[in-house]
Amino acid sequence: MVNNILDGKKIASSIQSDIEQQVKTLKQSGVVPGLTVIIVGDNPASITYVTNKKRTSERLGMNSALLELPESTTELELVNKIVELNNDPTVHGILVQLPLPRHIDESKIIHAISPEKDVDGFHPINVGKFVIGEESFLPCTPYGIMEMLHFEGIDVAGKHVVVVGRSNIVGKPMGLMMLKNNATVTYVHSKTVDVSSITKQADILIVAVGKAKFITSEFVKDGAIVIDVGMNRDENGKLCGDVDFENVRNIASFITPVPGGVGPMTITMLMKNTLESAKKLST
Ligand SMILES: Nc1nc(=O)c2c([nH]1)NC[C@@H]1CN(c3ccc(C(=O)N[C@@H](CCC(=O)O)C(=O)O)cc3)C=[N+]21
Ligand SMILES: [Mg+2]
Repeated sequence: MVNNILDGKKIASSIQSDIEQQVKTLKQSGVVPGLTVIIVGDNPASITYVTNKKRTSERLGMNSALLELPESTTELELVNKIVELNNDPTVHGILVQLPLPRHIDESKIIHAISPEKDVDGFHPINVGKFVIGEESFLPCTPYGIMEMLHFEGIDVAGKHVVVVGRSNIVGKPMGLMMLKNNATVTYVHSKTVDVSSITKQADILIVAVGKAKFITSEFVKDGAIVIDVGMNRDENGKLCGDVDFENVRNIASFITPVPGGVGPMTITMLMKNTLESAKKLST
């Protein structure tokens, strides 16, 4: 069988080598990119993700801090911590791991992060700049997907891109990034009538719904490119995406695996945003 796997892990590692070099160069001028990740509470999946972010930033030569705050942290305490980091010149990127405990208003927290250090690209200032085409931090998951396609020489201009899911973090910005790159974009979501009739029209299908193996071959056009943003556990507790991989890979021209697809690209774009932030804040 032809190898049609879009190897996010491999592409991520290549981009990371480039970032590592740029970190070295920046350090010669006395600037060490600094990333601080905050996690509130002890959700095991979240702890795995943030530990991974810290490890990666350290491997690339950055300064990295992980603040593990107790579940009982108040909104005010968290805001105060963020203000402290906003004012710390050694910190170029601040990431508050989502989701937050229910007693903390996520929107309030995102607003508190300085837009200049918002390496997630979640602050409304960055979202607004992005929508009108000004330079801003781009949200890491859709950014990573664009970079992965670019790396593989896949041009999205004129392609019909169907995005399944409309979250602020993935689906919504994904469609807008595709639009900016001249794709024709359709969003499919929980109120869409006849989902498969629309997804079947996609040249590029991007799935971010958080439902294990939701997309089977009946949803996919022959030869489509399929990008799976999902991170779920299947009935055996094994990590799986929103796409039924074994089923869909037979008809897709390209498909991302889970793990080893979009996830590593997401982390890599976080590193890229932190590097760019350090360059910008130090000049
Ligand atoms: N403020 C904030 N920013 C985020 O970017 C953010 C967040 N909150 N909350 C949670 C989600 C999830 N997320 C992942 C990133 C990489 C992998 C990743 O690298 N996954 C590996 C596998 C990891 C494993 O084995 O469990 C892979 O797909 O190969 C996973 C999940 C970032 N998120
Ligand atoms: Mg959604």
